[in-house]
Amino acid sequence: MVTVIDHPLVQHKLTLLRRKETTTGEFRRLCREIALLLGYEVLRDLPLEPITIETPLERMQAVQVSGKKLCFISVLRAGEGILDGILDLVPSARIGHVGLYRDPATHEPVKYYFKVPEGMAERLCIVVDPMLATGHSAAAAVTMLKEAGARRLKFVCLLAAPEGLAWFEAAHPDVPVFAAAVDRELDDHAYIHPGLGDAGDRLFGTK
Ligand SMILES: O=P(O)(O)OC[C@H]1O[C@H](OP(=O)(O)OP(=O)(O)O)[C@H](O)[C@@H]1O
Ligand SMILES: O=c1cc[nH]c(=O)[nH]1
Ligand SMILES: [Mg+2]
Repeated sequence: MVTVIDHPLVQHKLTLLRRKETTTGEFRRLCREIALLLGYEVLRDLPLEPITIETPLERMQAVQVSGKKLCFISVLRAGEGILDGILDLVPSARIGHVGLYRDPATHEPVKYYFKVPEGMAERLCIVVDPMLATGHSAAAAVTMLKEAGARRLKFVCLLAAPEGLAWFEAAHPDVPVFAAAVDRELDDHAYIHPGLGDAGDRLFGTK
């Protein structure tokens, strides 16, 4: 199931992000800002528990987020562009990394790194990667996380392609996807159109 976050600020910033004139510095800043806005919606249903506190004036029953700390998972490299923004919301969250790159010929993900915190079964895992194209990287990352014990996961991206969403949902029907937009289609190189180009290269200035 995909939820498109159609907040006007998300959509305005996404337009700026897509433009080919947008510089590396601006691209990075916009990713961070959009990630914060997406994160706000994605974490809307975090459970709360009561806590008694004292204000300077009196004792009161307040609330706090309950349960073990959240875990954010960045799918390297481009996930790093989203991680910063969502961390602004929950600075104490635990962080895991899944290193994947797409083989240019087959478009299949190749794994090169995996490191996640302890206690994955008790944590809500928010997996972040700006692009869900064929959906194979997202599905592979979630498979690895489930093998590491994760039970409750959400996937957050900026752009998704319809083909990739179908693939991901078939592989992981229990994992909801949140996106800023669902674009038209993939091209022969499995790039999203109209898209924003190569997210990793635009974030890091590698092309
Ligand atoms: O849905 P898919 O077809 O699998 O494609 C999406 C993947 O491609 C991009 O990463 P890339 O392989 O370019 O690596 P990078 O983040 O290191 O640039 C993107 O960040 C996703 O991880
Ligand atoms: O359009 C795409 C597809 C995969 N990865 C990207 O960075 N962009
Ligand atoms: Mg890339």
